[in-house]
Amino acid sequence: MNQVEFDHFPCLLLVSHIETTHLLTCNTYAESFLGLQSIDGSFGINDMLSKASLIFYESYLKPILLSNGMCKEVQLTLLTHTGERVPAVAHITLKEAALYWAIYPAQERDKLYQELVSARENLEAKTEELTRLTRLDPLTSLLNRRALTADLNKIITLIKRKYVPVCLVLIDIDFFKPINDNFGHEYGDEVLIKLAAVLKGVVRESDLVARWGGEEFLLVLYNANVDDAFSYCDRIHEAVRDIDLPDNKHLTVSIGIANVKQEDISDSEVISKNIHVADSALYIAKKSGRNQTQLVS
Ligand SMILES: Nc1nc2c(ncn2[C@@H]2O[C@H](COP(=O)(O)OP(=O)(O)OP(=O)(O)O)[C@@H](O)[C@H]2O)c(=O)[nH]1
Repeated sequence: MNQVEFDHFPCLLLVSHIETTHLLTCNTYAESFLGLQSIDGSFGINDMLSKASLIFYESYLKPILLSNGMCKEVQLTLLTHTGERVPAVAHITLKEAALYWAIYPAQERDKLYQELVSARENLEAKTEELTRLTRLDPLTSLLNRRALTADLNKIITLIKRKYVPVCLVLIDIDFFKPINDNFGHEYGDEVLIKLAAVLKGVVRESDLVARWGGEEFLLVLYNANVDDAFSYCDRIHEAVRDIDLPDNKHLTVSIGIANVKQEDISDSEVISKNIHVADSALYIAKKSGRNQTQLVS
């Protein structure tokens, strides 16, 4: 190949001596990339490779070249004449004592790869956030009905293997309609948010708290028997009293408890049956004058 054709290649083409490492010849692309004025034997491949790439070349590439005569798609870091580090892909062949290098700078490919990696990370974070949001009630940020049911199913599966007492606690605000009617729907929303905070504050990490419906909340108390559930509910009644209403009245709630019994766990309807039990207990609490907890066993 004559010199003119050699210079038309849009990549670094160079020949070096395998032992002395000196550059024997190169095309003009390589000359300008490496900032070479002339090839006088003073420039070696160690001048164009980063420290890490040079170690890689000496300890890994050179032995392969000596045994196989060729290395393909080798990732290296080049040093330009301005000291810039440029990722590159090289193909190298050994012929007699000369190494023939074809090197393609790969900045764009690396940039694209980085962009792809960060786009994927972004997408994963957004998917995670979306999954989280689909589980939450937008007003109170508590679990929504569907998420609680899914989580409760997992708890039931768990306690089928090794029984742990679990109580369902259904909470309903007393006279919420007049609160909305007298102080406005937005004020009603504020009350729901305050009650959600109270419920979150009362339970443990291992418990579940959900907005079950409009002004109805459901707690799943894990590893809690009926006595424990009653003392949780006492704390709820007490904390709810601190939520003042504009007419100098205080908020109150009615509560129904259901205790998930060991003998019922294998029933495929165990969740809906116990929610029904908690609902019946709540109904009794409302009928008995509200602002109280009832249990149907
Ligand atoms: N502000 C607000 N109100 C809601 C929301 N969801 C449901 N409600 C209201 O909750 C009220 C529930 O009223 P009722 O079922 O009559 O119950 P109550 O007035 O609390 O009466 P008792 O439960 O018998 O003590 C209705 O006025 C609904 O409009 C909500 O997201 N925000």
